[in-house]
Amino acid sequence: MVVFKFVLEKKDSESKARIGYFETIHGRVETPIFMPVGTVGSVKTVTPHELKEIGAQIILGNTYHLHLRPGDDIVNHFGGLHKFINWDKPILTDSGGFQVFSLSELKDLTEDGVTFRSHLDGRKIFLSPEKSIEIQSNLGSDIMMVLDECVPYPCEKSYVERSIELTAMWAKRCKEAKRNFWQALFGIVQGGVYKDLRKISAEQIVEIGFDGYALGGLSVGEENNIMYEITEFTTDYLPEDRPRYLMGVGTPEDILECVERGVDMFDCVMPTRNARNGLLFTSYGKLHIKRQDWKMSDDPIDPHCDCYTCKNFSRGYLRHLYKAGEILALRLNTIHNLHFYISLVKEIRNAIKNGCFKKFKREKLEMFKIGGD
Ligand SMILES: CC1(C)O[C@@H]2[C@@H](CO[C@@]3(CNc4nc5cc6c(=O)[nH]c(N)nc6cc5[nH]4)OC(C)(C)O[C@@H]23)O1
Ligand SMILES: [Zn+2]
Repeated sequence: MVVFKFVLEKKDSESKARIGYFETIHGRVETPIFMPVGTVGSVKTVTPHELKEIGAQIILGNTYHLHLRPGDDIVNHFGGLHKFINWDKPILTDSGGFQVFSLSELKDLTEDGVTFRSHLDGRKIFLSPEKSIEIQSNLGSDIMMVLDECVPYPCEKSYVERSIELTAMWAKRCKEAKRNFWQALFGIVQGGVYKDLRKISAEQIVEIGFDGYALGGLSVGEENNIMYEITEFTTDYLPEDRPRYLMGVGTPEDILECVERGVDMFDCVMPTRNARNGLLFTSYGKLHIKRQDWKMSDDPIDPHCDCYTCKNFSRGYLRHLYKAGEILALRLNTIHNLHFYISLVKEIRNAIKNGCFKKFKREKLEMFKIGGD
């Protein structure tokens, strides 16, 4: 029985942009979509209630972090991640592979799986395709990701060639290990920045067959134009009737560029991480709240924004809170930045629906440049 269903509603006539939606047992998610990152079971500094007010439809959790702390068995004891964190809409969990490569001291990588030391206490941990699916089953996420090998950038082509074979074998084992019919499973295409290897990897992963397909191995330090080129190339080899998810991306500009190239789903720590560093996104570009310029400013962060922060507080006050190291600064900044990203993708959906996405994108990118960096 298939629960996960993606409906492609409209394709843009001038680009590969499209609008659609998918449904899980926890509800409907419209695409293109931005997914706030809640790595260890919380989108940092904001509550599930505030996330709903902002308009979040789906959030991310992470297998690696939740397995290490508090433990997926503990989360399962509480009835799974939705109950544990009190979020009743969809959740997508990453498989843990990428975090092993980017966070922990890699001990050993074999065909069977990867052994690493926990970045928390140095404990030796083994992660295999089967183990990753077991953890994600315990977490009870609506969408699971396969365990893959995300190669670094840059990376020797000969290594990437071998790596996509491992990634395809692991993807197959993940699909075979899947237990709960109500959990969707997305495949992940690798291949580094080599188009011929991206084509092979896409064909291998599509051949196995998944509910959706992610582009992995990007947003790992490569230049933007390479990320756009690989995205443009790879989406042509993915089925139109399944969602495409570009992992770890990105800036507002990246989202506009990659929607145009056929991507439906995005996640990035940028809105939340930058908020905590006082870097705010506005219609006219980025704003550093700690700047002297805002000391006496009674303006909202963004005059076009109707988020709770912009409706209630001035730049002068937000600057004061930030300089004073107040926790409220982190919360109000995060509410605004997440609202900015979620509103951006909502406007993108409307622009595609109204057949004016290219014009919308051009105007948005122009406006982002006005305010400088
Ligand atoms: C953009 C920004 C701000 O996001 C930060 C930091 C560095 O990039 C990020 C985001 N990029 C990113 N690429 C990914 C690729 C894969 C992948 O190939 N496989 C799987 N399973 N998961 C992935 C998750 C990914 N996240 O990756 C970490 C290291 C999580 O921090 C993020 O720069
Ligand atoms: Zn705002």
